Amino acid sequence: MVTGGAGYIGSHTVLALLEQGFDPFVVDDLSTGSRLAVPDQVHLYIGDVGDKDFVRGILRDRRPKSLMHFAGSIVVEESVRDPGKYFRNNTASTLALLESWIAYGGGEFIFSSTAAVYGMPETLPVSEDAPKNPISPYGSSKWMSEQMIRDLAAAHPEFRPVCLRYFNVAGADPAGRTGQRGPQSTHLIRVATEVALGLRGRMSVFGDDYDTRDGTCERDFIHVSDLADAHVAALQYLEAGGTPAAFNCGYGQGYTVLEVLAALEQVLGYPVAADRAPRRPGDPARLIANTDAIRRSLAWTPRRQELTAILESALAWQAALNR
Ligand SMILES: NC(=O)c1ccc[n+]([C@@H]2O[C@H](COP(=O)([O-])OP(=O)(O)OC[C@H]3O[C@@H](n4cnc5c(N)ncnc54)[C@H](O)[C@@H]3O)[C@@H](O)[C@H]2O)c1
Ligand SMILES: O=c1ccn([C@@H]2O[C@H](COP(=O)(O)OP(=O)(O)O[C@H]3O[C@H](CO)[C@@H](O)[C@H](O)[C@H]3O)[C@@H](O)[C@H]2O)c(=O)[nH]1
Repeated sequence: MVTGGAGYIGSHTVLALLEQGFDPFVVDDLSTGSRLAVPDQVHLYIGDVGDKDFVRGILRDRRPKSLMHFAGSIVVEESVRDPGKYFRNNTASTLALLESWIAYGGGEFIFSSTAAVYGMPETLPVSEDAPKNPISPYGSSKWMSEQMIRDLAAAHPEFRPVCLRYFNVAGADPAGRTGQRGPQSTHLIRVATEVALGLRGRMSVFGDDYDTRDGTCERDFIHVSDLADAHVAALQYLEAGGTPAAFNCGYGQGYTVLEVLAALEQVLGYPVAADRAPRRPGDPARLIANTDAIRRSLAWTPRRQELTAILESALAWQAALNR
């Protein structure tokens, strides 16, 4: 069972599950996702994961062996303006889903968490046991969910969770079957590809006075298809008897905003219109994953680590979406 499987990361993971011989179905309320992102052979149940009657009915009918929980709200800035939405749709909905899952006797559970649980990390690359000091309601809503998951796992031994903390997810399925669809994206690579393709006028580089190589923020970008493979690897880890755990999902390598734009210009062969702008509130200067744990514990081999591969797939998807 894949909640949020009609969204960006969930739809890539459904493809990875199909490729590995699993038989997924999707539960999604289509609030930001699209039915077009769900392959024809995969059943889509439309509804809210926080609705216990709805979820229990699906569990009774489908008897899933494992659950991947992607459904949630994801815009950091919106969470600052409307925290209640994030505690409701991320934390409270996750609790309702967990209670339904545990009452059903469910075992393997994989949760979409985020590097935002660390806030402004003091030590880089940041490892899983670093202090959790989220600085946005979005990050808090996910850290609260992780704490519920941890405590429920201690009380219910059959419930075996893995929390995956994603760093900066980017790119699209290299075969062009799915990608990011939302119209109002604020993510750097999505915005830059829209400018590159003439879908937006200009873009801003938020802050050039950080303590980094070139003054702009540095991030650890992970190709969404590698992230999808990490979910399959986490499922296989649990199927092999793996114990509850949290893993950072990144490559352990950072690129600054200006390095990303330079690489994009190299791929395009023409410049991307970007203006210097003040810092965006809440942005940590550097966010890089320590990836020792995921590389040690999961059978996961990233295959698309080149920034160029991420940018080319993002450009191809964006161009196809607007054709
Ligand atoms: N995109 C990123 O950079 C990023 C980074 C870290 C973590 N995450 C997490 O990964 C998960 C997936 O994110 P995404 O980028 O694919 O976002 P997305 O908006 O594309 O996907 C979320 C999906 O969940 C569905 N949904 C939302 N609330 C629901 C509800 N109550 N019931 C049923 N369905 C619901 C939406 O319709 C959508 O299809 C989220 O939990 C997000 O917090 C994303
Ligand atoms: O038009 C833009 C958009 C972004 N940036 C900068 O690019 C960097 C990356 O920003 P963005 O792509 O918005 O990602 P983050 O703010 O790093 O957050 C993403 O990555 C986090 C984990 O690292 C996740 O928790 C969040 O959900 C996800 O949005 C930041 O320094 C931004 O200031 C710009 O300069 N101009």
